Formats: sequence, structure tokens, C-alpha cells
Amino acid sequence: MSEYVLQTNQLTKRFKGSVALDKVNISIRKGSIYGFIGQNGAGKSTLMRIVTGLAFPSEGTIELFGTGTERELTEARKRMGLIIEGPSLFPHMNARENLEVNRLLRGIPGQDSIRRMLELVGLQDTGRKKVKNFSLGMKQRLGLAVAMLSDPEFLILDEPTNGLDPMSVIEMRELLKRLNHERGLTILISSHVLSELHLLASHYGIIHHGKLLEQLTARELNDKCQQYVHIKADHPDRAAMVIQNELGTTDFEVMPDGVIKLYGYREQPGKVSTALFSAGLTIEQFMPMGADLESYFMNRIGGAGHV
Ligand SMILES: Nc1ncnc2c1ncn2[C@@H]1O[C@H](COP(=O)(O)OP(=O)(O)OP(=O)(O)O)[C@@H](O)[C@H]1O
Repeated sequence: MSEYVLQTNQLTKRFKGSVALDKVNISIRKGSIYGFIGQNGAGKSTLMRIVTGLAFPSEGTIELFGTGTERELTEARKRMGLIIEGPSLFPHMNARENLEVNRLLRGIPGQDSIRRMLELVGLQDTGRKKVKNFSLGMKQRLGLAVAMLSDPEFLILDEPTNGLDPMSVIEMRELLKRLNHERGLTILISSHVLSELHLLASHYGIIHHGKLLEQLTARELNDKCQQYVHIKADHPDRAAMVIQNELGTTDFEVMPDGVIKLYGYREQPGKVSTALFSAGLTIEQFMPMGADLESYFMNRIGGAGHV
């Protein structure tokens, strides 16, 4: 069985006069959350459209779940859920009706799945409220419920946090993390804002003008941006134990001088300091460190401004 849900090989898409994808090789491991980052027009939607079968490559191939013939791809696509170019919802229906119509249209058995999906995305109490009166965040969550109806193994989301307020971005992130963690769902999610994918993605692909510039893991990105919390406590070994046991992470380093570099918690320093303080440790130095992610991204794509 392939360890990759998606691999592309020299994937190229040309439109009249422009190259939207230029020999792109991306690999998405089973169980990962792959953040696909690029400015508007970089080629993200084009790649997603090809993967979902909405468009065809000019050259190159794709493999889904380790298979690649047209017939196999058609079968493999049944194991995917997607939101591309916004969730497709019926505005004059309520949340339950939207799910029911989708379930019937797609021939998905079991009415019980509707209730489960509404609970999954926290929309079980929206009653008769029509979708046209939903906030953008609620619409996106309903879109996610629709995509999850068929219990997919691979979810493709094209800019699902675009236009969402910061609270809804956090809600969406927590929801996706939970789906990934509890169901082992593999997720490909695009954005033009790297910081929106941060704290969510386990892997990243940076695309610019149709070319995949870099694929890297979250750890590699954090290392490159030096995104960590610098901690100096009176007992570094005990502090390390507390971090491991209380925060449940091993993503840190204890430096020779006893300083701990804790990765991935830069935006939740309160959680860290509370855990250390509660364990009776004296914190001598405590600083969230690092370059800002957007600067790294802009640097990587050659300093070009937003287009
Ligand atoms: N049907 C089409 N015909 C002609 N050009 C197209 C077509 N679809 C996309 N393109 C071009 O291909 C390039 C990549 O577009 P794409 O939509 O994949 O980018 P994107 O990274 O998803 O950006 P966005 O966030 O704006 O959707 C752009 O230059 C776009 O103008």
C-alpha cells in the first residue's frame, strides 16, 4: 500500500499564453496536513482541479492512493472530499436540508450521518435558519460537513479560510486538526497567507508562478523561521519533563547552556508558562522568538509583493 495519498509527476498545465503549472512534483503523505501556499494566481486551484478531475493536465501525471490509470483515478476520487471555489450550498435551505439533499444526490446511505455531521461541525442547533443567513464561518463549516458526508480519506480544501474572521479561522483549524487526529484524515489545504496554515499543517509546499519552490515539514519551517519559545528555568531537566508530560510535546531541544527551545508554541506562551509555574519552577528567561512567517514566505518567492 502506498504511503502517499497524492503524488504528481512533472505536472504541467498550459493555458493559451500562460503556464499555470510547470513540472510540479508534490508528494502528500497519508495522515498529513499539507499546506499549499502561494499568492493569487500561483497555480494552487489549477493543481486541485486536476487532482479532483475537474481539469486535465497538459503534461505529467498524478497518482492517487498509489494508482494512476484513468479508471483507477475515478475509483480513487470516490475516497476524496472537496471544497473548491467555495462550498456548494443551497442558500434557501437550512443546514439539515443541505446535507440531506447532498446525501440523496450522492447516494450516501444512512440518514443518521446528517446528525453526526451537524454535530461534527457544531451546527446541530441552527434549526430552520436558512443558509443565506449564515455567517461565512458557518457556511464554511457546513461545506466541510457536506464534504465529510461520504467519510472521505483525503480532503481537499481550496482557501477555506479566505475572508473568515480570526475566530472562525481558529475554529476551522481546530476542526481540521481534530478530523486529522481522530480519523487519520489526510488534508490538502491551500492559502495565500502562510500564517493561516501555521499551527495546522504538518507539511508545506510553496508554489510561485506555477513552480513548486519548496516542500518542507512544519519542523523544518519552524527551524528556518526559528519559531520557538526560548525558556531558561532553574532546573532545565525538570522543565523538559514538564513540557513533555504537561504539554504533550517532544518538539523541543535542551541546549548545552540549559536553554530550552520549544517549537510550535510561540503563539500559546501562556500555556507553557502556566505549566512550568504550576510545577514550581522558577522561570529566568521566557521569550517567544522568531522571524515572522510571512517574511519567510515573501523571501522565498523572491520578495515579490502581493498581486
Ligand atoms: N481556465 C483558465 N483559462 C486561462 N487561464 C487560467 C484558467 N484558469 C487559471 N488560469 C491561469 O492560471 C494561473 C493559475 O491560476 P490558479 O487559479 O490555479 O491560481 P491560484 O494559486 O489558485 O490563485 P487564486 O488564489 O487566485 O485562485 C493564473 O495565471 C490564472 O490566470
